[in-house]
Amino acid sequence: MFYRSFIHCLATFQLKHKGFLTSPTASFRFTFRRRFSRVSGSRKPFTMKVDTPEFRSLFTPGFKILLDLFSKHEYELRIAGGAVRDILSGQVPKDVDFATTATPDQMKKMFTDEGVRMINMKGEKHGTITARIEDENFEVTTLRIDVTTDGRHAEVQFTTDWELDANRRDLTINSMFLGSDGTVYDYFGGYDDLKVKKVAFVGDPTKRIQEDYLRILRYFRFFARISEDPDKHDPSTIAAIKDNINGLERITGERIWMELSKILAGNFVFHTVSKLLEVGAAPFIGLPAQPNLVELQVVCKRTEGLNPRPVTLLASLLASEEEMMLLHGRLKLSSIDRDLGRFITAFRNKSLGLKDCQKMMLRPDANLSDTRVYISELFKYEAKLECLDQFLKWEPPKFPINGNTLKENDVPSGKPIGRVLKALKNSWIDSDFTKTSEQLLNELPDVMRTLNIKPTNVK
Ligand SMILES: Nc1ccn([C@@H]2O[C@H](COP(=O)(O)OP(=O)(O)OP(=O)(O)O)[C@@H](O)[C@H]2O)c(=O)n1
Ligand SMILES: [Mg+2]
Repeated sequence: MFYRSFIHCLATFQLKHKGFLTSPTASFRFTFRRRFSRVSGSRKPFTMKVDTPEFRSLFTPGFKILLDLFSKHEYELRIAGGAVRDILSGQVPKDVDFATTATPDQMKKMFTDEGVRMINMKGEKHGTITARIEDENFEVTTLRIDVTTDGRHAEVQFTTDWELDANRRDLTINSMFLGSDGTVYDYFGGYDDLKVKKVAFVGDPTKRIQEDYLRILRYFRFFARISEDPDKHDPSTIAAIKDNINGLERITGERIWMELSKILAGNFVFHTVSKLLEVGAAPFIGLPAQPNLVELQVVCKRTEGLNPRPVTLLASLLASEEEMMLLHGRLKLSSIDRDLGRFITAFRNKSLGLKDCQKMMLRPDANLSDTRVYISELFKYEAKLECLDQFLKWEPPKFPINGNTLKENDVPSGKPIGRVLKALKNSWIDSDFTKTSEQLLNELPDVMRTLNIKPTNVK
């Protein structure tokens, strides 16, 4: 630990000599290397080879073309960060990020010269160019350091030094590179940490956190993902998190939710959320002062194996629909997640049965597919497994009347048809979907009278 912090401080100190990174002259670079090596022994990363099915699965036709391009133009290209972690853990990564010694301008020239389309140029400022090859997107980012950070965004400078890029990353397990020949380059002990299932920041945790406070949540997400013991946190890491917890206030709701939702979909949800609350995160991520941990524990247990949506678990922490709306104000949830949270906080413990829910789903104002999600999640939340099973198998009956039938029966076109349809549909639902078209049409005169709508055949 001391060794790593020391290396990290040293590298950072050296970087403060302005000019080194933008256009490193050979002699300056040499000096840097010598100075660095004299103190630290060697700058060589730990290396090893992988040749696993997960690694081989990356070699799609598009990836092979990308590799050939970089090699033809003599730029180095390596897989970086999370994907290396996943491959070394025996998982096929969901997304693969690449790092390169080429600058964004060099990449743009190379791709343009080679007729490769580039998309989504938003990342260029931070060094990322996205190439589209064989219907695949390849995000390639120039090696860089973050020169100034405000806890959310970074001003970056490009470099060709792999260690410096590793050095700016959050966790040791996320700081490795992997070459196309299977060589893993590990500067900060990420491989060892992965082996012993340890989550540690690269260098000084306080500094890493202050560069981007979202890393607090990333720490917990990866802890839950790789640790075997839900409580075995490193006390100094937790202390640094506690000291900086209010920095989460500066992170946008969308980014917080991106991480928090993954925490809620991961392992040890109860332990991880408890720890998050213990370090004081609640007020900065939109949770009430006293979240209901007892209910969370119960709901986590009940929903084991049911794959609940993150909001379903989150709702258990909240006392009311109002608290749900306050949380939404902070996290800016999608409308389906917001309404799911409202639905659960409003209807849990109301003893809604299968029939009530089926009726609710077909009500004219309900959005069929969204309401189906809300009801399934409510049954999961309450562990009503029989109801859930039957509800998922249920084919909603078809309402036997449509607008044309009403037109043929003298209901004026436009809004009146909608109003009458709604009233008849409610009547059909109240009959447990048993009323026939004929029975409903018999009710038409009464319905129209109540709604004050004149039939078209009456002048
Ligand atoms: N706040 C952050 C976010 C990302 N990274 C670095 O950027 C890499 C890629 O980030 P991202 O794709 O967001 O996360 P992954 O670690 O790849 O995790 P996931 O599997 O969720 O994609 C990380 O591995 C890490 O090296 C970082 O240092 N600090
Ligand atoms: Mg990733």
